[in-house]
Amino acid sequence: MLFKVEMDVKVPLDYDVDHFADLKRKELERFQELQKVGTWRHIWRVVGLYSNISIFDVTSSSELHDVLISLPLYPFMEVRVTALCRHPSSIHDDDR
Ligand SMILES: O=C(O)CC1=CCC(=O)O1
Repeated sequence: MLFKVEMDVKVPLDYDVDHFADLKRKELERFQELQKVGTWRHIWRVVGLYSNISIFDVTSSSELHDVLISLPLYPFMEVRVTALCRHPSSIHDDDR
């Protein structure tokens, strides 16, 4: 199952810089793991914002929920999820 996930990262201005750098390093590690196994299929930066638009490939909405709340930066994110399904005109086999 494919989902579009929009993530806005919102960091309080007075948050400890070193602690946040550590969370970003952990987020990168988790992101790379999920990308390697194909769960986090695509990511784009939203120009001018600390936001991304991503495509996740998971077996269920529960799996997506568990993945999202496991992200180190999750406590600082506003997340919007959109379920996707194959377009009947698509020529691609892997977009379902
Ligand atoms: O930078 C972001 O948008 C948050 C994030 C997602 C994966 C990652 O490494 O950082």
